[in-house]
Amino acid sequence: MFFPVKLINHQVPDDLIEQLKSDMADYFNLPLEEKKEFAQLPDGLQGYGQAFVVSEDQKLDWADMHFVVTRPVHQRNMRFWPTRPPSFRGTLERYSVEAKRVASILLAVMAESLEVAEEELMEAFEGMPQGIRMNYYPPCRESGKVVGLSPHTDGVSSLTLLLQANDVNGLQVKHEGLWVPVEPLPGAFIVNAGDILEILTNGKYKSGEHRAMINPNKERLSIATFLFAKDDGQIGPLPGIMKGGKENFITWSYKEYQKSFYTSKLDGPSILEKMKIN
Ligand SMILES: O=C(O)CCC(=O)C(=O)O
Ligand SMILES: [Fe+2]
Repeated sequence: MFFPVKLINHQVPDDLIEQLKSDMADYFNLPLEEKKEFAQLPDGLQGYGQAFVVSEDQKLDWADMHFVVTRPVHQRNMRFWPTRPPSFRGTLERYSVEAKRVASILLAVMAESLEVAEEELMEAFEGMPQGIRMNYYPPCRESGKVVGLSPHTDGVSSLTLLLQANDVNGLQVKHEGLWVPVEPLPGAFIVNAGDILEILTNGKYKSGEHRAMINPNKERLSIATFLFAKDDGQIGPLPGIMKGGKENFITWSYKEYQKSFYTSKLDGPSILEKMKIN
């Protein structure tokens, strides 16, 4: 499910957003050799590279990305934090704090609408574990023949705050079997529920399938901030939401879930599907 959230009273400072957009554009415009200093390592997820690479002979998405774990702070690996432009690390740090604050507000509002104690929902996200993925989609004349980011749901994510970082649209969500373009509202995040939220809420929030398309003439930039779940926690319907009703998902450790997610092939049923109780 995608829903635009206007951050009235919860504004992330405009200058920070602008700084992030410009730092990120400067970074992706660096020569390849410079970005390679921050390249993903084999079997690693962080750094500069491509999304969803699971085999050597797959067709790659038409995008570069850079992913860093940002929270909890002690789990950061600064080796993957870009040093150019010089302001980038500081900007990411500030943005990470703001995104955490916004995610906490959203969780509190959700707890209320789900009629579950805020503490119970927040417990699943202790430490507000967070990662930031910056996506860069180069233009492609044959844009109809490539896809920027293949259809997916945000698998290990609970909530994704998506910020389109320039004025080129490309996000589409699957709605009733059709791909529907999403036009971001100025000054608003696009908030996406991920698979983890669907499981925790026993399906009350649905994790929406989405993809990113390519523009024939212009590059596109986006920043996805993922709220993960507590590393040593269990992923399953929250008792406070179930209130004794039928569970639609089995419960699994988040560690095992992550392992399975990152080693499974892109095609085939998702972990979410495998966890469903029919
Ligand atoms: O670029 C976009 O609009 C979508 C990005 C996305 O879905 C992701 O990073 O998971
Ligand atoms: Fe996504």
